[in-house]
Amino acid sequence: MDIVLASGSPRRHELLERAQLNFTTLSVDIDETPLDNESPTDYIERMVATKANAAIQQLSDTSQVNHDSLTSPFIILTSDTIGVLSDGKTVLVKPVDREHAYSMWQRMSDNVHEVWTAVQATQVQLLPKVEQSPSEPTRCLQIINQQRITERTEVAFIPLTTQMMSDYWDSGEPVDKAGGYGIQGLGAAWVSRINGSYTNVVGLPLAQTLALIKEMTEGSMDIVNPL
Ligand SMILES: Cc1cn([C@H]2C[C@H](O)[C@@H](COP(=O)(O)OP(=O)(O)OP(=O)(O)O)O2)c(=O)[nH]c1=O
Repeated sequence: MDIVLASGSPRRHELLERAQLNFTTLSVDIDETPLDNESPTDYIERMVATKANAAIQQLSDTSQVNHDSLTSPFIILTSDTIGVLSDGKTVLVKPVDREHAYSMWQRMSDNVHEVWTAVQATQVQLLPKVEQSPSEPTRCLQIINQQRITERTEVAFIPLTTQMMSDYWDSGEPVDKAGGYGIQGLGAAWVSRINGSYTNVVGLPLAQTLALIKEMTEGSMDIVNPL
């Protein structure tokens, strides 16, 4: 069954490529601002669902995106990664500026936080094309199955100094990463220990994602699990 990875994250692309699966990609752009008092669970579930809806919207509009080679039904994968502080309530997203990054890092310093990644697999089928007008070719996608997993990994940070934070921010690495660090990059130097899936921290829990795809396709896909 065809898979569309609806993600602009190069880390997610690389991780899924490691499974030797054929898939196409699509970038979705949504507002990722947490709502007031939104719990980590509510936030992350809202994010993967909103990303899936945005992908369906794009795939429905053939004037914007052409995925004619997709065979119906197919699976849309969406994913979201956040940090959660040890209070269990505070969500760590991508830093909007240096001050925001420092405020997250001060609370992560010499402390343990969790990284959560949610993955939603949305199975859709193509319904016959509706011709609205020649300039608006549209196709209709219907959701036939939807499943979601959330994987959690514990991450411990060493004590951080202001100099370390300043140098790290200046490296440019933190800006597009939840909690403002990349365990796969320079951020690895801040991590003293992890408990759980490493690929989950990088943005896509690979073994669990493959299991989800396999379950949704009722085992019909021959997935090479490289782990
Ligand atoms: C904690 C951590 C996060 N990250 C990344 C994974 C995600 O790409 C990013 C969190 O932002 P997300 O909103 O989950 O993803 P994204 O905006 O990069 O991509 P898309 O929504 O298009 O799928 O943080 C790392 O690369 N390394 C890390 O150690």
